Amino acid sequence: MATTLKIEQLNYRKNLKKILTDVSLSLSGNKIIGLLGENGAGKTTLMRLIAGLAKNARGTITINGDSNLANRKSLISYSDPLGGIATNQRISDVKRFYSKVYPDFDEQKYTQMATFLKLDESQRLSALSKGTREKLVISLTLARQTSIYLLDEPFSGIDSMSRKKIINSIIQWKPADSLMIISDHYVSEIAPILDEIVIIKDDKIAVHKAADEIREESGQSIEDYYEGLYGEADIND
Ligand SMILES: Nc1ncnc2c1ncn2[C@@H]1O[C@H](COP(=O)(O)OP(=O)(O)OP(=O)(O)O)[C@@H](O)[C@H]1O
Repeated sequence: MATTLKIEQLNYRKNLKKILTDVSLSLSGNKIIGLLGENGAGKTTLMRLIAGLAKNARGTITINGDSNLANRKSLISYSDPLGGIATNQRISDVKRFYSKVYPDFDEQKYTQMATFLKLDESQRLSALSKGTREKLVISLTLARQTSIYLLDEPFSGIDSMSRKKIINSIIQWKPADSLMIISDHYVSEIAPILDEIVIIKDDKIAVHKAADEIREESGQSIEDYYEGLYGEADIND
């Protein structure tokens, strides 16, 4: 069954500052959604709220009509930056940990991705470059078999050649019927694999449209449309 993620009237503040206001969004699976917005727009916050990692928001988040937090968490694989894992652990230890903690972790799939991305199992986390660490996070996140994948700026430290390889492979790594949300600043590079675009601006959802609809209606690339949306505001401010 295709997954439906529904967010209704979500409001979130941090230290009295409005981060997200009246966010309502309905996303239905087998799709890849691009979550776009400038630095500080609230992309990470929205993903953390969906994943149940950020708390004390007003509003509701349901997956297939269910708002229970534990059920929601079990259906979501979030690209956790591994902050809670000791840096002296080796990649093989982290893989074992994931395998133990997540019953849906597919070791065979992990190994395929890790081999493709040339991860060395014996390396310790402390010795990994930023890009290699991100490759590990992508492999761990996508090796779980869940309904929703949240990839928060997964490619920021990865070299352009590997980035293209990963973006081209994501469609085959993504399980059928799952919903994937990717936030990224490399808009032109990820645009070809995106089905829908969600843009956050001024703490609200400014746009939620099919990528093809944007191209047809505006006659622009996703990147130009996105930059135009932010540019317009600057001119009018
Ligand atoms: N722990 C925190 N305390 C206070 N404000 C915070 C905290 N974390 C985030 N914020 C604020 O929340 C807003 C949204 O931040 P968020 O990280 O969600 O943005 P983002 O769109 O993911 O940005 P980027 O593209 O730079 O990663 C920003 O204004 C940020 O300053």
